[in-house]
Order: sequence, then structure tokens, then C-alpha cells
Amino acid sequence: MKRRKRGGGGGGGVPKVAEATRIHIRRTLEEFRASNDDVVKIGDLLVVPIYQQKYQSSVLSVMYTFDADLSNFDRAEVHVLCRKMGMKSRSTGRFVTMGKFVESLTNLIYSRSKTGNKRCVSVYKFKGKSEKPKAKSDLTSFTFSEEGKEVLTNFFSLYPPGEHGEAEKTATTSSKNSGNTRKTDDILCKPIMKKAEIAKKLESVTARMESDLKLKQITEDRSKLPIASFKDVITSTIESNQIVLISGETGCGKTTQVPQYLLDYMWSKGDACKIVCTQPRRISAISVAERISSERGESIGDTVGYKIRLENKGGRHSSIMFCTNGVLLRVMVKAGNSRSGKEALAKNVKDTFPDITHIIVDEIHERDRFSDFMLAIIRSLHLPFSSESVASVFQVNKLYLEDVLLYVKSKSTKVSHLDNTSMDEDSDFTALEEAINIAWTSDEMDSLIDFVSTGEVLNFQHSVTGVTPLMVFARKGRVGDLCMLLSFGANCHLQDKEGKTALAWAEHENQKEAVEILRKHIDTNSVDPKEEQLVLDRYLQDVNPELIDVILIEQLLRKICTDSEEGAILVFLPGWDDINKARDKLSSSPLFKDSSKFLILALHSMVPSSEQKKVFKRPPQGCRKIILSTNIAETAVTIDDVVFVIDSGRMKEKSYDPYNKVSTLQSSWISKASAKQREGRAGRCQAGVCYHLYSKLRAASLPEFQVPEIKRTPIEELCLQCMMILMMVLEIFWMDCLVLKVNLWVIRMWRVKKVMDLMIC
Ligand SMILES: Nc1ncnc2c1ncn2[C@@H]1O[C@H](COP(=O)(O)OP(=O)(O)OP(=O)(O)O)[C@@H](O)[C@H]1O
Repeated sequence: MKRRKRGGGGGGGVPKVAEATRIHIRRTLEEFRASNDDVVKIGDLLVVPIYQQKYQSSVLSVMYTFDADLSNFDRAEVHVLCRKMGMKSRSTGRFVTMGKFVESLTNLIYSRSKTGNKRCVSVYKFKGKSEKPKAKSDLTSFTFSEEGKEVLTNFFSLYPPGEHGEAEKTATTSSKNSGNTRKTDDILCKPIMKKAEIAKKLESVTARMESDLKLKQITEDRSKLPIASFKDVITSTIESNQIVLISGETGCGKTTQVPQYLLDYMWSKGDACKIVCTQPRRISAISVAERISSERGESIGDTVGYKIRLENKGGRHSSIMFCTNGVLLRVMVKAGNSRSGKEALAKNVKDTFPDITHIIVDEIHERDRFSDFMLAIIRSLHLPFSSESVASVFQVNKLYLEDVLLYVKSKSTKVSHLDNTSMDEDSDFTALEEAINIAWTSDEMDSLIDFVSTGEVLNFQHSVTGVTPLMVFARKGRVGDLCMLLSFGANCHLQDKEGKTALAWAEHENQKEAVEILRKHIDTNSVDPKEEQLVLDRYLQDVNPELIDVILIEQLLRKICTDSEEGAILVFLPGWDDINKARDKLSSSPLFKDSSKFLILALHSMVPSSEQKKVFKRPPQGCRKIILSTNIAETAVTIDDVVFVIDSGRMKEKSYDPYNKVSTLQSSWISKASAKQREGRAGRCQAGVCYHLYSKLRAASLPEFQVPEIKRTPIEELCLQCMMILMMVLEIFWMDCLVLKVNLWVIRMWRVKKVMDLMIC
């Protein structure tokens, strides 16, 4: 039988490479490419610089040779990956021994020996002409001429190093809320509030929360969040420390609760405050501000506001202000520009914005360049530091590619709401619910048996109780009917609204025979690890795991929608292309093209804010929401009806190759931190499931965190920004952002500076 090629079709002739080998190759190449040392150790091997004969002797290249036991397919994988990473590779019949090297760089000697005709593959990266790095003492006096500074200051005040896309005029901005035109920085001023006014505000918030039923419920839910028991510890730690690091599981309440704890604390003392909270993206700045306003029973722009590019709500009178990292950074740019020196910077931040009482920098694990710049500044202030950590909320069940493949092909879990073709409209639905009710409360089983004996509605769950026919038979000890349902393929893992399975009900009612049958069934039907591996291997022979398999996504969505009745589904895809491919696939599916049953939405930074907001709205009854999103929804976003997350494991990442001097936007594997964030989007308001479309082995091999953006950005771009941000205190920046390969980058930075000075003159 001819095999289907999948995964976007871009993997034509996908080599048959074992998952473990593929992971090993990628990791080795990434380590090799990232290393900037002259001699590096990868695994047990030393990788050394060599002077290639065919290049000028002054050109330094570094070579790494894989073990000779790679198959043809494995070597092909090395060649493909190498090309993508901007390195060169060559297969040779000779084996190059790596190991006997003289340590001195200038006297490198390496020995080669022939070991039969085994082919092996070597990888090269070129470091360009070797240059002597400038002495550190030279680098700290890095500064522009006075004219240069003036031109750049004007330039950056018009085009701030803020968010992507078109620049915004910073001098003025309009507030839709107030209809005023005011200075942007005004929104960072502390509200002028007398003690009596604060007490009145506090009173009205408390009264609202007690009188409004919805607010009462929200307040109760807030008090159950894991972070709630840390409220006093958090406020007192912040009171006695200038810098506090709070870490906690996704959804425990960091983003929405900490600003409110601070506000309540300040107000309880009768003090006005201005709490500025940053978010990496616009969507999270807006949605969190809106959520906090609704938790306090207020309109957005009142006590809580936000400021993003070209849009703001609230102003001076708002005590909590959300903004993007870029906006706050601009504030610091201003503070840093007016004076010079490390101490002056600290003083300037406080002097220029004396009204800001607290700054909260959220999602710092993302390491975007703006939050890194901010952290570098904050770190340079050498303030006392403390940390707190908080536990998690709802359970999220995690499944990986091998589980997904078995789940998708399993036949058992079928629920009636998509089987309505086999049930005549609402009357059958009501009759089946009635049959379950009767069987549950009496011993009258006939009408339920009539329904299930056709094998059509095996896993029907009662809309109120969640009880299935299998639970009824297990609870009543009807072993014959129980065996019939199990032989038809009924799902014994389904839970009712109390969280009980059929086995739990049988145990509860002490139905020993039913318990035994169900246990045996569960044991014999549990997945054999060998079967898992087999299914995975077979799948990976046909599918390149680095490409998005929209066929599998469609099958998984179908399965989820068959096995459960409600719960929005959030699918993480790397970029716009894949979102479109998935959307096209779903629109051509007879099931998903029915817009009365499925609402399919795309979430991407290019989608306007008004469209983005649609993902937070609940669809009409009977309609299921499927959101196709990039990593824009990965952090600080709560879509309250999301129960299922499908994680493709891929994201688009901007990277810069200092050897080839090119910037690329490539699809790459996510980090463990991102995977956790993606899982965290399910289970925020109820228990959820996350389907990772990569193997368990791949999951274990993912890097802990993404490479900081600062390390992936072209030096010219970074250079311009940090010159303005820390024009006078470059030393702090370089020393604090140790992730940078200082020598190589600073040399290039010098060149950019020279060009800039020339242009300005
Ligand atoms: N818009 C919303 N609708 C309903 N519930 C919400 C909303 N936003 C937050 N919540 C509830 O508040 C909880 C805490 O959310 P919050 O964003 O503060 O968590 P977090 O700890 O900052 O998570 P993360 O680390 O993922 O950013 C969520 O788990 C959810 O139960």
C-alpha cells in the first residue's frame, strides 16, 4: 500500500531516522553552533578550531565530526539541518580522529587516521578573520559625540525602541476613555487621593463585592486560588524588600492577584499608589487589565487601566496601569538619558517617576529583549532582593504524540451529541436521559438496554450528572449488561460530574463482580509500551515531526469533539501559514465546516485587537470554539472556557547567525518552559487536557528555556537600542547581560558606532 506523505508535504523523502538519533543530531548541532569558544566539548568529544587549507590561513573555521556509525539517512539529516543552520557539512570516507590536540590555539595540531572505508560526516562553521578583542578598559568608555547624542535622542523620542511595527508619537496620546489628549507619561503619575477618598473607595469596592452576586462568586473563587494564602507574605515581603521574585505554577494567580494585593494593602494604609505592570504582549496587557477591572466590579479605565501602542484606557486617576514591556522601557530611556552614571540612573528612575510606587515585570522567563533591558537596569540598582513561590490550581492531563496516536485510532469513545444522526433529534436525546434517570434511581433497565444494545450511544453522558450507561450497570451490578457494553467498546475512563468512573461507582456500591470485571478490563486494555513505540515509529517514518501535521490535528480535534460535549479547544501553531493550512483543512471537513456547531478563530499578532478579543467570548450554546493560535496566547492569557490544548511543539523564532550575519524567522522546537505555559492554558477555570504533538523523548530533550531574544537579535539593532537606553552605562549592560558573547559582539558594535558617527557628522 502506498504511504501517505504528511506534515505539510515539505518533508519530501523524509529520512528514516530514529527519533532518538534525530534529537541527538539537532542537539549536537545546536550546541556546536552556539559555542563561541575556541575549543568546546560536546558530549565526550573535543571540537577544535582548524585552519582549512582551501581557505586563507587567517580564516578560522571550527569542525565537528559525528561518530562514524550514522546511517545514510542519519547523515542526510545532518546535511539538511546544517544547511538550515547556516553551516557546512561534508561526508567523507575517512574517519577523522579528534582528540590529540595541543592546547595552545596558535599551535593546533590534529591528527587524522584512516579507519577503513566507514563514511562519516563533518560539520564546519566559519568564524571569519580572527581579530583581537579590544581590552575591556577600552569598551567601558564607549560614547557618542554630543551632536550624535542629540540626533539619536530626537530620533528615539519620535521612534521609541518600543513594540514592533509602526512607531508611535510619544509626545501625546489620546484616551478613548476620557476623550482627552494628554502627555503619555501622565498616565504613570500617581492619583491624587486624600485618605478620606481612599477610605471611601475601599468601602465602595467592599460593598459592591458583598451585594453583587456575580462579584461575590468571583471573590470566593479568588480566595480559593493557590496564591491567596500567600497574600500577607507577599505584601509584607514587598514592604521590606525593594525587589521580590514571585514564581508559581501557571494559573495560580500571579498576574491578576498580586497587583490587587498591593493596591488593597496600600489603600488599607490610606496611601495612594501607582502600580505599573508590564506584559510581553498587547493582548495580555488588555485582557488582564479587563479581568482585574471585572474582578473589582469596575469599568476598564477606572482604577485599572492599560497603555499599549496607539491605545490607552485610564490615566492619572488609575492606580494600576498595565503596559507592554516596550512602553515601560521608554520611560526608563527617558530617565537614563538625562544624566550619566550608574548611581545617576538609579536616582533618575526614581526622580523622573517619583509617582510609580511599584513596578511588576511579568513573564520574565520569556526573556524578550525589552524585559531583559529592564531587568539589567533594575539589577544594576543593587536593591535588596527576596523571592516567593506558589503552587498550582487545576489538574491538566498531559498526553504526548504516542498517546495521541493511540487515542486517535481508538474506537471506543463515542458520545451521542455527534451521533445525533443515529438518534432522532431532541426526542431521542430526552428519552435517553430519562432512561438513565430511571435506571439510576430504580431497577427499571429495559429502556436503557434498548438504547445501548444497538451499540450506538455507548458513551452518552447525562447532561446534568455526567452519568454514562456503563456507570449505571456498574453501580447496579448488572454484570451481563456491563460485559456487553465493554465488548462494544464502551469507555470505562469517563468520569461523571462528581469525578467518579464506572469502577468507582461499582466500588462505592460494593459490587464485587462488577469491580473485578472492570479492573480486569482496564488491566488488559492498558497500553503496552512496545505498542506505543511501534505506533510512534510507524508514524515518524511517514511524517517529518518538524512540520505541522494538519491531518493529525484534524483527527485529534474530531476525536475530542466526539468524546466530549463541551470545552473550547486551543491549538498552538508556529505561524500564520500553519494557521491558514489548519483552517483550510477544517473548512473542508464535513464536520467542522458547520458554522452553527464550530466557531473557528485565528489568533495572531497581525489580527487586529478587536478581532483578537473575540477569542474571549463564549460561543452560543451547542457551538464549540476552536482557536488556532501562535504563542501569542501562551502566557498571561486566560480564555476561561478552554479545556483542551493541542500543542504542536513548534514556534516561529527570530534568530541571528553572527557567522553568516543574517537574521532568520524559523520554525523551531519550543522550550520546556513554553510547553508548561501551553499546558497551563487548559485547566485555568476547570480541569483540562493538553495534547503535545511530539514524543515523550522529544519532550525530555527540549531546552529548559528559550534562548534570550537579546542573543538572537542582530547586533546593529540591539546596539542602537541599548545605546539610547544605557548610553552612559554600557558597562552595566554588558556585565549584567552576561548571556552575550561580549568580545565578538562588542567589536561589531564598535563598527556600527563608527558608521553612525560618520552618518551623523
Ligand atoms: N479572564 C478570566 N476569566 C475567568 N477566569 C480567569 C480569567 N483570568 C484569570 N482567571 C482565573 O484566575 C486564575 C489566575 O489567573 P492569573 O492569570 O492571575 O494566573 P497566573 O499565575 O498569572 O498564570 P500564568 O503563569 O499562566 O500567567 C486563573 O487560573 C483563572 O482561574
